[in-house]
This record gives sequence, C-alpha cells and structure tokens, in this order.
Amino acid sequence: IISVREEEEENGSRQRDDGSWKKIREREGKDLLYVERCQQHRWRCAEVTFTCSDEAVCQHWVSSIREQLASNTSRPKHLLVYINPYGGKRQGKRIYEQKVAPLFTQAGISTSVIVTEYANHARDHLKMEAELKKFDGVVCVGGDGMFSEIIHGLIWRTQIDCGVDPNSPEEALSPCSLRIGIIPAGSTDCICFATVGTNDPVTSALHIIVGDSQPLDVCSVHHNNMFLRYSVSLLGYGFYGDVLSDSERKRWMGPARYDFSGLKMFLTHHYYEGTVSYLPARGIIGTPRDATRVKTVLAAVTSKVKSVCLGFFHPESSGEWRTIRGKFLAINAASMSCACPRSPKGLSPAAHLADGTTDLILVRKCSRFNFLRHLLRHTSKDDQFDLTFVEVHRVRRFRFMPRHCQSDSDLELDLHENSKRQIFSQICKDHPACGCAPAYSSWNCDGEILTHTAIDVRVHCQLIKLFARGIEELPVFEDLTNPCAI
Ligand SMILES: CCCCCCCCCCCCC/C=C/[C@@H](O)[C@H](COP(=O)(O)O)NC(=O)CCCCC
Ligand SMILES: Nc1ncnc2c1ncn2[C@@H]1O[C@H](COP(=O)(O)OP(=O)(O)O)[C@@H](O)[C@H]1O
Ligand SMILES: [Ca+2]
Repeated sequence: IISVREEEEENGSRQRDDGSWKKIREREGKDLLYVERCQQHRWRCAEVTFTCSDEAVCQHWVSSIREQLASNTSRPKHLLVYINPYGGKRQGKRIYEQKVAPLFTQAGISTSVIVTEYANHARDHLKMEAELKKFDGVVCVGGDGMFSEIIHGLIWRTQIDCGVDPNSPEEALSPCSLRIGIIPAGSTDCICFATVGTNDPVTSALHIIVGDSQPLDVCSVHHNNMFLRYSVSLLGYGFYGDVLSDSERKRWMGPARYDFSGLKMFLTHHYYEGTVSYLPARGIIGTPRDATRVKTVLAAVTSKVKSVCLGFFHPESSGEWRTIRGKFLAINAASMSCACPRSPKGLSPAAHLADGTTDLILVRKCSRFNFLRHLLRHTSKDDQFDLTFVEVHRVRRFRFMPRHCQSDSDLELDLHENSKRQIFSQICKDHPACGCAPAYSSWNCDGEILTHTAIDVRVHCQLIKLFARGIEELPVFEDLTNPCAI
C-alpha cells in the first residue's frame, strides 16, 4: 500500500441529506493506492476504490491504514534528493518532477531537492554541508556517475563522523546508515538495473516509498596507499576503460556515445600487458560460473553471508595471493552483475550484490573474432566464461600493475615517458591500422576514469544500502501459494 486517499467529490457539492446511500457511496469512496507488479520487474501505482455505507467504519479503516503506514519505520518520511540535470538525455529534472515527485507527495514523503550546478556538487554537499540527521535517505536522479558522487559523499562523511580514516586501504570502513535511492536518468543506469531489474523511474520511486533495503558491497581503489575512488559495479581496464575515455569526448552524442566508442574500440582491438594478483574468496556461497542470477532469496541470507564475510574465520587472511601475468584485452571486476539495457544479464550474471566479493574477469589477448564472441555473450544466454581465453575468479582483493609501471623513484622519468607514450597511444588509437599497441589503458570505475593504472582494490562487505530488493526471479506468490511449486 502506498497511501489511502479520500475521494474528491465530483461536482464539489455534498448531498448528504438527500437520503440516497448509493449516491454517497459513489462520491465518498476511499482510494487505496498500491503497488502492482508488471512485466520485466516494473512496478506501477494502481488504485482501487472502497466504499462503505457506514462512514464511521470507513473512517476507522482509513485511520488504521494511515497509522500502520506511519508507524512503519522502514518507510522513509524525509528524503534528500539530488538531480543531475545533464545526465543521460538531460531529462533528470523532468523525470523527477513529472513521474516521481507526485508519488512521493502521495505517499506523504517530504523532500529537500537540490538540482546540481556543477560536477561533484552533490558529493561535496554530502561531505560537508548536508544535515543528514534530518533525513531517512538520499535519492539521486541521474546515471551511474551521479550515484558515484552520492556514495563518495556519504561514505566519506560516515567515516569522518565515526572517526575512521577514509584514506587508509587497511581500515575497516563503517557502514553508512542512510539508504540511497536511484531514480534512473543516465546513460547506462547499470547500478539501478542490476539491483532493481529495470531502469524505470516509477519502479525505483515505488521501491523507495515501500522502504526496501538492499545492502551493497563497495570496492575501495588505492594507488600506492593513496585513496582514489570507490566502485560498486564495474572496474574495467582495457576495453571498457578505452570505451569510456573515448566516449567522454563525445558526450554531446548522449547515451549513443557508448555504442559509437564501443564499436571503435572493438575495431581498434588494443591489448595491454600487466600483472594481476588476487586474493581468492573462501567460504562463500556460489561461484561466478553459477547458472542462476543473484536471487532475492540471497537478500534474506545476507546476514548469514555477512557473518561468513566478517566472521571469526577471517577470510582475508585465510587465502593465498595468486598472480597472473599476461596480455589482456580486458580486465573487469564486476562487484554486481552489471546488467543494463545493453546487456540484460550483465558482465557477471551470477555476481552477488552483498557477499563481500567481486568477480575478476580476465580476457586474454585473442583474435577480433573471438573477442566478438565474448562480447556477444554479454547479450545472450550463453556462458560468458566458457571460452579458453576468458577466466573468472571470485576475489576479495586484487591488484593490477601495468607492465611498464615503475617504482616511485622512477616516477618523474616515467611521467615524461608516459606523456610521450600517451601522444603516440592517441595517434595509434586514432589509426588502428598502425598496429602499435599503447602501453596503458585506463580504468573505468563505475563510469569515471581513474587517474592511475596501478591499483589496489579491496571489497568492503555491505558498506552501503539501497532502496531496492535485488532482482525478483519468480512472480512473488508463485512459490508461496502453489504447493506443487514448493
Ligand atoms: C557486439 C555487441 C557488444 C555488446 C556489448 C555490450 C556490453 C555492455 C556491457 C556494459 C556494462 C556496463 C557496466 C556499467 C558501466 C557504467 O557504470 C558506465 C557509466 O554509466 P553512466 O554513468 O550511466 O553513463 N557505462 C559505461 O562504461 C558504458 C559501457 C558501454 C560499453 C559498450
Ligand atoms: N550540474 C552538473 N553539471 C555538470 N556535470 C554534472 C552535474 N551534476 C553532476 N555532474 C556529473 O555528470 C557526470 C555524468 O552524470 P550521470 O548522471 O552519471 O550521467 P551519464 O549517465 O549520462 O553519464 C557525473 O560525473 C557527475 O559528476
Ligand atoms: Ca559482490
């Protein structure tokens, strides 16, 4: 139930004294607004009108429903909303005002809305200014980049408030108490799609209203013990890094920039040399090769998972680091499935949202034809990892060192060399026929480009929470009411 509303009278005139109960019933019904499930994980606000001949009984029902809704502590009452007016097709403000705000009003949620004026406005406001105590949650209207701003602000603020050093790679970070809602209005909307099952603003608004809660793992990314960024979806080097760098120069194209740059980078077919080290995850449920996607039922066992993640048998110290050296077309760490409209199953369909791990996918140098086979599997039901040049590991930490990376003392020399290389790389990238491979790619970190290539990544189990519930696999009543299904 979203809310109960007393129906307005049709012509504005009350005729209680005309003796006709029928007329009164027609005019004084109570509208119950509720969530109705539609196809492809979409939710809609539906309405049913109840009538009753006894006004007292009717009022009793209305006040009982209202009391129950008001006393439900998981439902947010006050929300802080940030809108990126330039994300995606620049429709964020319109989407919020026309599709979301009326639902919040209907559900009795008060909002404080900030339309961002520059990049990192939301992040800095959350870090330093926002009076977080006043709110039950934060909502971002935009794409993955906007969500990234929100988590950077919120995680930072939480650590400072809890006296934790947010820069240290070894600190156990404090989980954020405020939940985050995502109203999708970006170009990829992967985080929304992979946690809700669709990138539909009304569906997301309804998940916020009913007070859903989905914990989410967060990766911290460091370079030489220096904090760079957090990531919740894709950390991609090689193909996805190159697509992002190329597409940033084509923002004017809108979301189509990714298709253009994707095709270009596929044809360019650059590979990169380097060393990947990782700490395999032990004591976890499932593997990246599981046929099933992350299921709602997993949300129910997240506390159990958490005890495995954080429990007495400390998994980080139980495993041995492993190292792989090679030439890679792509190195992807998927902390969630990374499903999105372009890839409905995502890069790692069986990745869990909140198990304290990330799926490290290594795509070794192979022919263009084979790489195309791999990419096409992002869009089909075939096992993405059943290819000789692709391997996947479920890990808690990993490091990457590009082949040409040197020690700190060589950094100045390296910087000089790098700038020369980058000029040549650019030339080569623009002239694929040249055949000369660039030394470096860059990391695509939830859609933002990282400034360093040598990185150290650590997964923080359930550091944040979303107003979501994971992807519901079955129609919700099927397994409860049908004894045959059980
Ligand atoms: C020949 C068919 C090839 C089809 C390949 C399709 C694969 C698409 C997988 C996309 C995974 C996306 C992971 C999410 C990344 C986003 O965080 C990032 C930024 O999003 P936003 O802020 O909303 O703009 N998006 C991308 O990096 C775009 C990748 C697109 C690659 C084609
Ligand atoms: N008012 C603003 N002006 C310019 N950039 C902004 C503004 N607000 C947010 N941004 C930045 O825009 C970038 C893209 O935002 P996002 O909402 O992810 O859209 P898209 O999905 O199209 O990339 C993010 O890096 C974010 O920091
Ligand atoms: Ca995970």
